[in-house]
Amino acid sequence: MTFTAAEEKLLSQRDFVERQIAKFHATANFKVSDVSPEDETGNGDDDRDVVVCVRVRPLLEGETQRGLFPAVTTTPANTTEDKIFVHSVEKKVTGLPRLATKDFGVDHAFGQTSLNEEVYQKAARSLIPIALGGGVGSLFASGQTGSGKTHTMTAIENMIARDLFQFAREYRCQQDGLKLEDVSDSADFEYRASFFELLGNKARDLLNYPTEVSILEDVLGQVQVVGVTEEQVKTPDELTSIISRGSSFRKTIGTAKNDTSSRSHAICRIKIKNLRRLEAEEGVLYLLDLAGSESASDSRNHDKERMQESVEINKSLTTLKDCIRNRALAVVSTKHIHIPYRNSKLTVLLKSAFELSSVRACKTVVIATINPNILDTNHSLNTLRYVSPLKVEVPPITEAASPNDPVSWSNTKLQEWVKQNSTQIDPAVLCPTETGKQLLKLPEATFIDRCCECPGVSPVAAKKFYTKFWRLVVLARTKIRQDREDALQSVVDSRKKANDAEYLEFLERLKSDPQALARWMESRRRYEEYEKRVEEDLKDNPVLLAHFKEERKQAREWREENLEKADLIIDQILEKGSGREAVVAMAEVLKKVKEGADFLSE
Ligand SMILES: Nc1ncnc2c1ncn2[C@@H]1O[C@H](COP(=O)(O)OP(=O)(O)OP(=O)(O)O)[C@@H](O)[C@H]1O
Repeated sequence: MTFTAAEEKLLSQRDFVERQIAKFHATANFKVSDVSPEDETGNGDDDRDVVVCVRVRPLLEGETQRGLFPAVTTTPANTTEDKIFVHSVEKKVTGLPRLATKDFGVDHAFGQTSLNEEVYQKAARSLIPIALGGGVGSLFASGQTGSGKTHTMTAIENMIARDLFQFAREYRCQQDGLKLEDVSDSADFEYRASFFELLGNKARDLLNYPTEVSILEDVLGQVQVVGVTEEQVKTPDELTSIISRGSSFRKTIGTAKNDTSSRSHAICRIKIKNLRRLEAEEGVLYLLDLAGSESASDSRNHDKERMQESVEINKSLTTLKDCIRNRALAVVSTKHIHIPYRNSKLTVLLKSAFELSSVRACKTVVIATINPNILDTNHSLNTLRYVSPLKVEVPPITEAASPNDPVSWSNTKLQEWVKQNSTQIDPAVLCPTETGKQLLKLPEATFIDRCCECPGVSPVAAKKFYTKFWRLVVLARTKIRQDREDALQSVVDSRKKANDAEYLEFLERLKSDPQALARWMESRRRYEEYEKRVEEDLKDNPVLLAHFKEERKQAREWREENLEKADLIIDQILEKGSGREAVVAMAEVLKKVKEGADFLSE
């Protein structure tokens, strides 16, 4: 393959680019982490429903021989924030060219020297306990053709096969106090694996090629892959052998049919049934090697059929991105957010990973693979623009801000709820030490087991109680949204007539920054609490109470007008406690306000 004149020119600037990249890294002020890279396990991601990773592959021998060189780098392993940098040469009309660098923040950035084991440990391993516990764990590799999706996915699939059975055995040992050597690989769980590919809207069974299978939603809303082979596996070797059968078959047809592999999504699905607790939901692991994304220029020479396939691939990749991102946003957003999973067969298949009303744990890991060579920087940028919006910051949920969300509950609060909601389930047995968040992480079967240890509790009743507990999370997800909508509406209402820039800027900030909104809601809640407390304290003093009510009216009006400043001085008022002192404090504040004091600078 020959290079164009522009490519030749770029490659001739190798020394300049390499020097500039070295300078960029030498002068960058990366924050160094106290945790050594070896100790970092990726467990910090535990709270996140979506984890975004990038992996830069090394240049291949043939590429180096052709004179290509890398222009994509990552932050060093010991830094607190993981970033990936795409460097390019910016041509100036006059003067010397300069190095332009675009950076993208991700949860884990794996550089050229990262090994498969490290990627697996930090990015993928945490999906195993989720699936064993009855949840949905999904892993996607996405990126340009030839960037290393299959290399990464095949390695991870084999490591999952290696560890899945081990995790299950350890789980059994913990439950029954047994020794690892006394527990077999298939103890307690039944595993069924399928391997199929999705090309356009057509799905074919890779364990029984070329049988076509259909992805359908049944009347109960459950997604079925009708006609697919599901093989029961009892050992790591059996699972590895299915994975290699499916993968090698895909490779064979890929070569025979003009490289189909990069145009189809390969899906390995492992269903996990807990045989001890048939009432518990089946866990699922989806391992997806996605079709390589293609740009319009790549598809210029395609025939009509291939063009249609490219359209379908791009549509399914866009829908997948929208579903992952919207699912993450919907949990923290102020608005109703639609999750368009019906727009493609791929996302219909993965419906259970996107459902907001799901009463089980769901976690999605996306690994974007990057070919670092300088001639592919546009492809790399496209891949990174595709995955970086999936990283949605989720503000911590505090008990004060969402008292009905079990995620924020302490052990005491959790035990109280159990006591109030069941006469038979003993909180000391179900959740002796756990917080709400920890109990939500407990596998469904263990939750049911613990309930059944209490006299008179049947597995069916235990399952009902589990669903009741999880429903609170679903309700809270929707309720938080409702509260946020109300809070924003109150800002809008309070200043409907005003249209000044300060107000609009504040409103925009609340809309775009969930943490600022959470802080503002918290301050509003504390203020309301304060008002109630003062009323309570003054109930025997009608004169002072009347005075307070009048002051309060004015304070509220002022507050509505000065939303942000009000938050700052609320603390000052609250410090005075309640009763007479607080009323005096509030009167003082109002007086100062009327005199035009600027609290922000005080
Ligand atoms: N991290 C890596 N270390 C070493 N070699 C790698 C790495 N990643 C990929 N490769 C090599 O790069 C080549 C292309 O990788 P791979 O086939 O996985 O790409 P792909 O993204 O799956 O491509 P396609 O979309 O065409 O299926 C292979 O020869 C693979 O062995």
